[in-house]
Amino acid sequence: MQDILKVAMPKGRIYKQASKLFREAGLTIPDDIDDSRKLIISVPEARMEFIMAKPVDVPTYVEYGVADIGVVGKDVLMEENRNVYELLDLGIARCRMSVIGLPDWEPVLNPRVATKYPNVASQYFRERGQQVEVIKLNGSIELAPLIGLADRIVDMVETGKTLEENGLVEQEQIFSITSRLIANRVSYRMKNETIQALCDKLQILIASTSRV
Ligand SMILES: Nc1ncnc2c1ncn2[C@@H]1O[C@H](COP(=O)(O)OP(=O)(O)OP(=O)(O)O)[C@@H](O)[C@H]1O
Ligand SMILES: O=P(O)(O)OC[C@H]1O[C@H](OP(=O)(O)OP(=O)(O)O)[C@H](O)[C@@H]1O
Repeated sequence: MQDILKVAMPKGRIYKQASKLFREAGLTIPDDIDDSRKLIISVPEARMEFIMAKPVDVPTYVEYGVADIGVVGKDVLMEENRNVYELLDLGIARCRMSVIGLPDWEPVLNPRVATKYPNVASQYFRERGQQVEVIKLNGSIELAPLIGLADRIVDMVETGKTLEENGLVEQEQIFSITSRLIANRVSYRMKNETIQALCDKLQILIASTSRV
């Protein structure tokens, strides 16, 4: 008898791409869950249970083992630094983490840097020997340099539309981002066959569509 796999799925922009990928890999995920407000969705035919989580919380559910596996952006993995296995690069929700500022930005002593990713930002500037004051925000990060809260920001860039519309420029690229499949360390051992079978299906699909 195959194990039931508990999967932490991020609500929001990754979800549609992740569920599409899972369906293409042959998993029976009904269409009507895409617009549902249900938070726990059981799919007995696929022997899966989906836990619909806020993206930043996915590694927490997986580390604590309430989800066996999860889908999460590399940005969140780097920021949260949770004790989980990173199994697969799914090649979806592609973007990059960058340092951004106004075009006429000039270096100042101990600049303020606003970001949703304080750990990533602190580490980046520390490794470069630059002392900065990091200010944590939760969204609309691009506002910070426009209204004088911060000298620069560390945030995600995909198309560059947000930067362009707000007169900001990308100054340094920190790393590129895609979504990853992660696993709880104990689940990976206890449900190895099931998790590995899913990984294999996804890997073949990803290789054939060269998403990575
Ligand atoms: N502009 C973007 N383009 C592509 N991928 C993105 C973009 N912004 C974020 N992502 C990826 O999608 C993930 C989830 O982003 P989303 O905006 O749904 O999360 P969130 O803002 O944390 O969630 P919520 O809206 O629930 O607060 C990010 O962690 C990142 O990996
Ligand atoms: O380069 P682009 O294609 O414009 O995408 C980048 C924007 O997308 C994300 O914001 P999101 O839409 O998640 O909103 P937020 O400001 O609430 O984080 C990110 O924080 C940027 O602001």
